[in-house]
Amino acid sequence: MTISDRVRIKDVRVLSDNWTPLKETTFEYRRASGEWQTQHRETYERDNAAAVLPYNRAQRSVILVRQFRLPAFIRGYDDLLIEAAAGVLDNAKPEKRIRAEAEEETGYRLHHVEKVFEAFMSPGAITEKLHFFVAEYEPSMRVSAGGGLAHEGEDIEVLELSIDEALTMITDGRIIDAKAIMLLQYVALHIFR
Ligand SMILES: Nc1nc2c(ncn2[C@@H]2O[C@H](COP(=O)(O)OP(=O)(O)O[C@H]3O[C@H](CO)[C@@H](O)[C@H](O)[C@@H]3O)[C@@H](O)[C@H]2O)c(=O)[nH]1
Ligand SMILES: [Mg+2]
Repeated sequence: MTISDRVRIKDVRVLSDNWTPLKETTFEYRRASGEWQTQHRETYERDNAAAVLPYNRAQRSVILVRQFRLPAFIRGYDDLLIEAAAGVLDNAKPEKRIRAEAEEETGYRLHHVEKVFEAFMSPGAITEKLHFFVAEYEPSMRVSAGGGLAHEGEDIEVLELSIDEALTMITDGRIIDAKAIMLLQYVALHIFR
């Protein structure tokens, strides 16, 4: 199955290329009716990334992080955002990168990480595809305080919550990060049944 015969790229214009390119593409798309239609779309071309939810089956607990997110703040969210630990791949293999990112952000050195799915998080605008992992953790795996890289502006708090509390926090709006919600629902369905 391919849709490349329904798409003809006509022009790509770089609107901004500071941290990550923002481009405008002009293309023709062959509609279901067979008619070709010209469209213009902007894409923010972010690298792929990975996210992980460490869980402890016996304790019925999970590890999340909390940090300031400017886009959420601009949109009116006046608090630190509770998220699943995540980071951009920088051309590394997702499994390798997520282990390093988990340790940097949460302080836990995870052993086995299990890939559970991939998802485009904002497919109308952002190219990024996110790789999702879960991993069993033990208290003894904590090798540092975590917190992220201060010189990159990261100032991350580590949260250990019971799965029941975390699920309640989705319902009452205290957890509002898509990747955290997706991974919490995954472990509720498949791990903490
Ligand atoms: N100077 C500068 N630095 C940036 C910018 N954007 C990100 N950074 C730096 O790049 C680092 C990226 O940290 P990661 O942990 O690798 O990524 P992330 O910010 O957690 O992002 C992931 O999760 C986000 C929230 O779901 C996603 O939005 C993002 O695309 C990615 O998946 C940040 O700490 C920050 O230092 C920017 O516009 N300018
Ligand atoms: Mg991160």
